[in-house]
Amino acid sequence: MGVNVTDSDKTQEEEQQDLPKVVLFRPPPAFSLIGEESFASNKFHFLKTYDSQLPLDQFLSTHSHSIKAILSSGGAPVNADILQLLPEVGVVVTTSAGLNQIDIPECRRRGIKIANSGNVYSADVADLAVGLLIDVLRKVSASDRYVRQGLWAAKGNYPLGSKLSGKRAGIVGLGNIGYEVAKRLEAFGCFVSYNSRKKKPYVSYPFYHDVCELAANCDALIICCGLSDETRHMINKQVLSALGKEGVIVNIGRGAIIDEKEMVRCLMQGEIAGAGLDVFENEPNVPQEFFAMDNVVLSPHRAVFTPESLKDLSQLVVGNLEAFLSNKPLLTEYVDSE
Ligand SMILES: O=CC(=O)O
Repeated sequence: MGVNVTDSDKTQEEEQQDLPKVVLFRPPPAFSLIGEESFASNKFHFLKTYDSQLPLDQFLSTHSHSIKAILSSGGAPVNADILQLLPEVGVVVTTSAGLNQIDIPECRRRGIKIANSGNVYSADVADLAVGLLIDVLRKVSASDRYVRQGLWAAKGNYPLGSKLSGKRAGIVGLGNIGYEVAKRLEAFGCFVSYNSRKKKPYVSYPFYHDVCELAANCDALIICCGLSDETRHMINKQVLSALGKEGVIVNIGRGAIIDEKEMVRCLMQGEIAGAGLDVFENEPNVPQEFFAMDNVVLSPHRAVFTPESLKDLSQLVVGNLEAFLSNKPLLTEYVDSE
């Protein structure tokens, strides 16, 4: 007489074996920041390539028929080489705001959907962009250092900063984040204009098709776009010189959107007035020249992270994966940006 194994007889491990697999190539920063358990579900099981001794291609080939989805985070590329080893994958869900690690055309070609982080980070990133701008203009961090070093008493007043209200703010990339930055700066009394791949029908801010022209017509350039072949080093010598001696740049997008060497040179030679930077070309390495510059405010790529936004992220990631696995529409399907 055969023995019937019912679901209740199965161990937790056996149950997990039966679940569709979601592969990860590196732990998303959110796992250590709010705990991996926040991303758990009884509808799927994570397979971590970084926990295996096997070479990546061997690991992926071994599990290729059970891997239905990829959970991607910044850094580890999801490219054609990886995707061709995973024929059953139908969705890439990302924990990052940026999508530059994903080969989007290859996903399109293979009919693989992409779920992005939607709006979960937009308010936090926009807040930090405005914070960096205020800090650079009003010298908040530099004045703090001055006071702590006892220089106020020893040397007298610190040089004046400049006013935010009334400034012309140029937003590069009017996606979710750029739009939140624009709304905030408008509320601070700034005159907002923008550059984007396409003019946005839902805003009345002046649109500049040419980023150089935008730079020439603003006091602060705020980089909010994603990194792509099109935007890599888009902020080059010409754009920085159009921004000019009184101009300030803020970058919360990706480091490589700005030609960093050129920006360092412009700052050293006083060709632009200051910078507020959350992202860098070669993170976590930051050009040493910045350390001595009081007109530069540095942040260690933290714009997206607050416990609140990470909690929203975990719900969104689980929601997207569960939706995909139940043939329901994704919560935040990426269609096109900016
Ligand atoms: O920069 C951070 C992100 O893209 O999530």
